[in-house]
Amino acid sequence: MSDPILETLRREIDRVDRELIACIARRLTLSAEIGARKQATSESVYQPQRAAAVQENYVRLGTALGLRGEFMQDVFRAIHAESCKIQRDRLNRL
Ligand SMILES: O=C(O)C(=O)C[C@]1(C(=O)O)C=C[C@@H](O)C=C1
Repeated sequence: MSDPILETLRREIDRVDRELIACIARRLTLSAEIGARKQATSESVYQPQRAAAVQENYVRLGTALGLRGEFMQDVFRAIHAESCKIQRDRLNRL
């Protein structure tokens, strides 16, 4: 027998996931644009200071909402790795 409350919660999760994925895609599009700027100015893809500052933001904003700092670091690492890959792939296509 299906549980209507469970079904409602799952639909809500699917809706939130769509938003989350759209936000990730938007962020990676911005990263590709940054990659193009770096290419024009011969800057490195990996920017340790900026990456550390962004990671701190993830942990600060996440923990303020009750999320674990370690989880936020994992999320940042995954997104940052893809962001750097997109910028490097672009360079390698040239
Ligand atoms: O700010 C930049 O320079 C970016 O390219 C963005 C970004 C990120 O995705 O957060 C990616 C690579 C850098 O190491 C730092 C940050």
